[in-house]
Amino acid sequence: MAAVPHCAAPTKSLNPSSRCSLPRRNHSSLLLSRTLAPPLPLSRGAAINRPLKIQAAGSNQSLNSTVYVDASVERPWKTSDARLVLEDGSIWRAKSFGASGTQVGEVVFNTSLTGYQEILTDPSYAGQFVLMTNPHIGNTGVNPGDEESKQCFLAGLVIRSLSICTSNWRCTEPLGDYLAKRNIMAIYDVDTRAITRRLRQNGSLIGVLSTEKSQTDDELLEMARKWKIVGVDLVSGVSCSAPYVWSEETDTNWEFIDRKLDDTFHVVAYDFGIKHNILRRLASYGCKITVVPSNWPALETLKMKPDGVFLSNGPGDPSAVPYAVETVKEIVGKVPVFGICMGHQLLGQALGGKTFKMKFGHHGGNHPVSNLRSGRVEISAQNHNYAVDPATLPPGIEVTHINLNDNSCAGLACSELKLISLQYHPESSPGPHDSDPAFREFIQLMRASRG
Ligand SMILES: NC(=O)CC[C@H](N)C(=O)O
Repeated sequence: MAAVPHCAAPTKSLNPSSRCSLPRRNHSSLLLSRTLAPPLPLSRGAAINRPLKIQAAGSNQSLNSTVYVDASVERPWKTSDARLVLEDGSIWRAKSFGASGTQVGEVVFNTSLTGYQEILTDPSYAGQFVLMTNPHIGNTGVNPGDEESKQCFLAGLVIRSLSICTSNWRCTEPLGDYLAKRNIMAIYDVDTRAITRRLRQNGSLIGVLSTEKSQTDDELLEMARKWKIVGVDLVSGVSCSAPYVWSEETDTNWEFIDRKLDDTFHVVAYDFGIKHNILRRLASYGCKITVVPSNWPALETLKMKPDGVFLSNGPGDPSAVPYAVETVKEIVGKVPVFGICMGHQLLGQALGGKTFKMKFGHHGGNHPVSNLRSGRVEISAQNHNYAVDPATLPPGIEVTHINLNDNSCAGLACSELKLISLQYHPESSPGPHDSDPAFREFIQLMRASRG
């Protein structure tokens, strides 16, 4: 029998309209004969309603029987139907799942071994294709409890091998169906390792993913080369449109801290693309949270008399949202502030520092960070392409954490201004929980500020 590519999910069995009238005793020969018959047409569109002569195995005689193959007959496995065209001119053929069409975005690689659903629903990936370096994706399906936001904002998913089945007690849906419903494009059977090496060597690249045959390679390449992500405000597309209250804590089955502290704190959380697990962790530590849109005026926030202000993660270039930097400037020093990722970058800029685009960023659940204050190394979850340049920060701002892969700034603090920030994700989801105590630090800042 013809070899089925090892990671291809069979999509369709042979078309029932194919007719064969071989005698029953030749059944096993029939299977063999079919593979010996002339290859079926590759093109789905080309109508060939012509009879094929079938020859029994081990026989020179043509059997007097006919197989009709109509235009819709396909191979019983999927063949390449998509192209990922990178701005460097490389073209990667792949098999599509999820939505079809043409989509442009920046390709980044993520080294997490688990948690693809949380990654897919992290709003900070807006405008980006996430390429998972873990070669086997889809085996746990998806479930309602692992959503990090209400929507998938990313441009698409690039993986090596799509699991042919799901096996997890929490699974409610296979990955492909989930992505198709959300209109997110995805490809598999592509050399993710080779693309990752290219990104590491040359830096992040813009790519266009297409399942449309009408688009030429040159057209897709031009689209990739014309598209820009630097300087674009992606935050306004993912933020909430009106304030709301969040009270859900981490489910008790998953909780790993001792009972929360007795006192409660009112936190105003700026939604630049906030992840649900940040809100759950704040709630578990005893915070009453009002989530506000990214353009919520600082004055309105201060009128609410919060115990602290949280600045969330969010997609894209921090320099593209100067209105948010202005808001942060008006808040800093008045109430305790905690920033995560985009929040950390906005804080850095509000303090007078500069941010810059990294070569390929940090995306994954296995980044070692040195906590300079505790002397401990935390294995952290990260997702960012920009970083704060610590040399541009004014005196009095302490660099508290360093990413040990490249010594970049991973955390800031200033006790006088009552602020802390991390360039990575203490809420994990997905990722290790080593940095969860950062939430407790924020609580302590707020308690100390109450006096
Ligand atoms: N997770 C985030 O907040 C990402 C921050 C920013 N968009 C970056 O890519 O650097």
